Amino acid sequence: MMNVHIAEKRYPNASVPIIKDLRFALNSGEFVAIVGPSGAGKSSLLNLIAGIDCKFEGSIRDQRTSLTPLNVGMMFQEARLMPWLTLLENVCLVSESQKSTLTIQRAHTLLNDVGLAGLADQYPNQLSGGMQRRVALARALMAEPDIMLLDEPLVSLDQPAAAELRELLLSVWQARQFTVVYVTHQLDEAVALADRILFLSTSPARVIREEIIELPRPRRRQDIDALNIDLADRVDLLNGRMA
Ligand SMILES: Nc1ncnc2c1ncn2[C@@H]1O[C@H](COP(=O)(O)OP(=O)(O)OP(=O)(O)O)[C@@H](O)[C@H]1O
Repeated sequence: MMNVHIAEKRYPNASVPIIKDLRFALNSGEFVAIVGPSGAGKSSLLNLIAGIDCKFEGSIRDQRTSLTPLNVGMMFQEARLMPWLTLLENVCLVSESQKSTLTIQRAHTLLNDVGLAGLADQYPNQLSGGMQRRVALARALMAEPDIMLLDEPLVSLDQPAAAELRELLLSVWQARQFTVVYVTHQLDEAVALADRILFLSTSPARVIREEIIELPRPRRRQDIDALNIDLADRVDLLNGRMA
């Protein structure tokens, strides 16, 4: 379990904090979605959890007894691939021993796992947006993550590509059982995927509501839609407050 408490996050020269008194716990292996208004500070929060940004007041504590640091995988709104590298090289890039046989074998396996077998020697610009995100997923998996931080990974994909990637994310998570923090604007996406949804206020962000999603998996579209409507009635997402 991990306890997140951001007492305050303020960017330099900003007159007001972007996050204030935001708390939640993450259970190991849980899929948690974070839904909140635009500009609330969701990406900033992921950067704090990832340890990319350490400048905040508060604490993010992993309760495991093991002293090994958590492995973190991240996926962003864009695939962020290096266009001059092949898919295989892009996936290997995050490894400390990029050229080792073991790394290369593992990258091939991961490309296979995300449905890109046989495309290892292609370049990113030869692929569709959805396929590029799959490469980004394979790259994130390279770290053998204990926790995966996903920042709107389906945004700007067309509907079929988004649906495919959503299913892939679910199956990868179910097979590997890492903890997921999934940021999205889309409530129905959160309902389709998450065990629990945390709703954020407008900036300074704090958790205004928590909802456990008890729908059995695989989830049926009509159940997702019904719960989505019900939740949307109770939470004013746009303005980050209770409706
Ligand atoms: N490095 C930075 N320095 C200064 N201000 C920043 C920095 N990063 C983000 N901000 C500001 O913090 C605010 C929140 O940004 P953030 O990207 O965390 O929100 P968000 O909820 O993820 O937004 P969106 O939903 O639009 O993706 C924005 O107003 C942004 O300008």
